Amino acid sequence: MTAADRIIVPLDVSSGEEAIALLDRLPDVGFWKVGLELFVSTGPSILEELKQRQKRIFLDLKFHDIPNTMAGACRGAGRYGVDLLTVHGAAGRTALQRALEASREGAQSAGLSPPNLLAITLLTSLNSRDLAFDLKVPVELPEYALQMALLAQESGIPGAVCSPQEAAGLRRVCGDEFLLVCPGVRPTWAEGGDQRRVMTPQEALKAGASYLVIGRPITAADDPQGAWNRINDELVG
Ligand SMILES: O=C(O)c1cc(=O)[nH]c(=O)n1[C@@H]1O[C@H](COP(=O)(O)O)[C@@H](O)[C@H]1O
Repeated sequence: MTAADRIIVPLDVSSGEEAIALLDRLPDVGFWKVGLELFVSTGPSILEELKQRQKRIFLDLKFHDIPNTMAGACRGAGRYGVDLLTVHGAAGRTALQRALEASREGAQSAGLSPPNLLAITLLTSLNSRDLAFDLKVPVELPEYALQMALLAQESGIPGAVCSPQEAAGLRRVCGDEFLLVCPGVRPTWAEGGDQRRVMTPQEALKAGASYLVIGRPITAADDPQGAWNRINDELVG
C-alpha cells in the first residue's frame, strides 16, 4: 500500500454539488469519508456516486444509541457496501456486539462484503481537561482511549478511531491486525482548527496508524490538489 492509499479525505461539505466539485478537483484521492454533514443532506445517493468512481468509502455516521437502535442502523448501513463504518465505543459492549452482528446481516442480505466497523475511542476535539472536568471521567486520557479500543476489540470490532497521539499505545496492546484510523492529523504548515490532539502525517504513520483522515489541510486549501501533493511528497520524502 502506498502512502496515498493510507490517506482518507473527508467530504465535509453540505451538498451533493459541493461534494462532486471536490471529487472532481481531487481525482487522485482513492478513499473518501462521508460524514454526518453530507449524509444528512444527500442520503445514500452520494455513496452511489463514489462507487461509480470506484472509490473506497468510509461512512462516518458515529452511531451512539441503545443496542436495538444501533443494530437497526448498522443493518441498514451494512447494505450500502461501504468499507468502513463508525460507532461510538461509549455505547457499550452489548450495543457494539449487536452493531457488529447486524452490519454483517445487512451486508449478507444485500450480497455484499460487510463494512469494517470502527469504534470511536475519544473524539480528537477533546483534551485531558475536557475529559476530566467536563465529562468527569476519572482516568487519564490515554488509558481511557485504550480501554475503549479494548472494549471494541473484545466485542469483535476490528478497529478504532483514535488520535495519532494514542496510536502507538493502542497498536502495542491491540496488535498488528487491529485497524487504527487517525483523524487529528496536521502537516506542520496547516492550522489546527478545532482539533486538540494532533500529530503530523509522518508522525502518525510512524506511531502505527493504519489510515490517516486529513480534511481541511487539503479541502480548505486554496489549491487542494497542491496540498494533497505536498502531503504525499512529505510522506515519501
Ligand atoms: O470519526 C472521525 O472520522 C473523526 C473522529 C474524531 O475523533 N475526530 C475527527 O476529527 N473525526 C473526523 O475527521 C475529520 C477531520 O477533519 P479535519 O479536522 O478537517 O482534518 C472530520 O470529518 C471529523 O468528523
